[in-house]
Amino acid sequence: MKQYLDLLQDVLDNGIEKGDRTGTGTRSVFARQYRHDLADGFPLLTTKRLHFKSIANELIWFLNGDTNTRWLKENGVSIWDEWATEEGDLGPIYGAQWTAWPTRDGDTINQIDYVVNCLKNNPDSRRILFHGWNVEYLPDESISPQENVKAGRMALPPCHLLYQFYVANGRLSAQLMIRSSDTFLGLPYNTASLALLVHMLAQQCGLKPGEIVISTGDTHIYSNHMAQVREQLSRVPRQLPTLEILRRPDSIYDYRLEDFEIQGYDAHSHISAPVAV
Ligand SMILES: Nc1nc(=O)c2c([nH]1)NC[C@@H]1CN(c3ccc(C(=O)N[C@@H](CCC(=O)O)C(=O)O)cc3)CN21
Ligand SMILES: O=c1ccn([C@H]2C[C@H](O)[C@@H](COP(=O)(O)O)O2)c(=O)[nH]1
Repeated sequence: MKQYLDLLQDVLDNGIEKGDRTGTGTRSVFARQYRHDLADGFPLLTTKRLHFKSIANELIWFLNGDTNTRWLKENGVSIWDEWATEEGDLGPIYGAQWTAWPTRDGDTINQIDYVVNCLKNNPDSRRILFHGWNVEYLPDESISPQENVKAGRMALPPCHLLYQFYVANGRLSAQLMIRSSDTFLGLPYNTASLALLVHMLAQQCGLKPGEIVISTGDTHIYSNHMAQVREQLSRVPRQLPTLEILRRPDSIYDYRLEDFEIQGYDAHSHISAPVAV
């Protein structure tokens, strides 16, 4: 993932110091893009060890339409805890909008069903996408995530916003728009998660994984991640691992962590960093 390291270097070289909602301070650039061909391996960073378990379980949790941290915690994932209420609620975040977008007649629309249906029956469509930016439920930035949840709003507005798919020569590609990208902590997760979703959708729809393209809006390094970023940039990337899916579940909603096997993951040691809340 040299592209990822180049992006970190770009933010260091060209970034502007800015304040941000969390009060941490960032260095940021605007609007960048990188791509990775999934035929070249699974994009799990090798310059620091990542918890694939957190990434895969979070995606399974989104696809289940779950917006409470209970199931994540039971499955050893704590990455959403800081934004949840005491009961574990996060409001109508990703899972709700992806699988149960509320309609004015009180019903819901499952955008994932729509995408699977398009990929199977109308793969040339230029409308194969889903997104989470439901303006009615966006949080009020002046109050806390928990207060927003109690008011029926999202704890945080979606960062990974718009997922668009493209089929050509039997290969499934995807582009993801991330409006705000925590390049040290969030982006490695978002990249691997997109790749995993493409592998899963491709398997369900009889396609091969193609390319992933990630477009980031406010592309930042938090001021308390600088030493970690420099450490990471001093490391030499190794060969990427591969992903094997051990069974073909009945639907996109039936995957479990045990279905995924990451093979040949030879990563440098983990680098911990505080998450900005
Ligand atoms: N500031 C910020 N950055 C994010 O990336 C982020 C948010 N907030 N809020 C919502 C979600 C939660 N996400 C997170 C939150 C924490 C980690 C994190 O601390 N990762 C650690 C390991 C933690 C673990 O897997 O248990 C890491 O070193 O990657 C990663 C993604 C992504 N999102
Ligand atoms: O999937 C995710 C979720 C969140 N982030 C980061 C991006 C920002 O650093 C914060 C969100 O704060 P906002 O003020 O709402 O932009 O979380 C990410 O990189 N990836």
